[in-house]
Amino acid sequence: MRQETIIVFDRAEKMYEDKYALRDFSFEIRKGAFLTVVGGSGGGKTTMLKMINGLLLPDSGSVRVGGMDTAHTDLIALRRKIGYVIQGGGLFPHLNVRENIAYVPRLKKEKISPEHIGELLDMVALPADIMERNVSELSGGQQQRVGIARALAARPEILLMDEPFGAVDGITRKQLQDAIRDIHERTKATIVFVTHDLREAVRLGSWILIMNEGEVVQQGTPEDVRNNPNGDYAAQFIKQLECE
Ligand SMILES: Nc1ncnc2c1ncn2[C@@H]1O[C@H](COP(=O)(O)OP(=O)(O)OP(=O)(O)O)[C@@H](O)[C@H]1O
Repeated sequence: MRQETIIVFDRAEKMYEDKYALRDFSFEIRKGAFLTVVGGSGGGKTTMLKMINGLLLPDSGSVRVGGMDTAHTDLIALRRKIGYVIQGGGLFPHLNVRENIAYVPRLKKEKISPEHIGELLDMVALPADIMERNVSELSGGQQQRVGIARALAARPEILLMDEPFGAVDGITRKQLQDAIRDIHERTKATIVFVTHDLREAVRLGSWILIMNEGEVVQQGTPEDVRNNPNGDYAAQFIKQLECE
């Protein structure tokens, strides 16, 4: 049986002034995948990510999420199915941990119990007694964990993560990678994870997409991409792994 596809880019394009941020971009993401997206700076990774939750719409072509074209759908309803985690966590600095996590459920007029918040904190390996702490008192790594817990609070089908671990030290980064891998196993959410770090992409991804200048360079399993780079750009990119 063919696996279900949840996100489809069909010849999607986005231009800024005279430069393509995304060019003739066709790509499918399977439900439940852990997709890692890598590529050099300015390659279109963030643009691609923002098209999934309709923060950006294509100038031409289409993006379909769960069968709905983002250009013709209720974007608020769409975003309720999608968690979004950015570098630093993107938390509200004037709210405490509990209030940050309860923010999205509250928008949906849903109550979230302290027990459920405790469970979410446990998923990101934070103690429940951190709940009443102001987020500005937390370390960068802790803030990032709260950002993930907040994104999970609305039980998203899709989790978008843009360089989520870019600003933390190596040990914390590895712990966060372990946490997100567990979360993927437990929630079965589809994860789209943008990173500069190829090692991180290979470690986490069930499928890797290499992008350059707004286009697909190569896609495949980590082993595939690693063993069979399909051109100079991919080969050069993969070289980063050699200094392991
Ligand atoms: N709001 C904007 N206005 C003008 N140009 C933009 C805008 N957003 C992105 N771009 C351009 O579009 C291209 C793709 O940008 P994008 O942020 O998607 O790349 P990226 O791969 O995520 O890069 P990075 O890894 O540096 O974050 C770049 O050339 C960028 O300068």
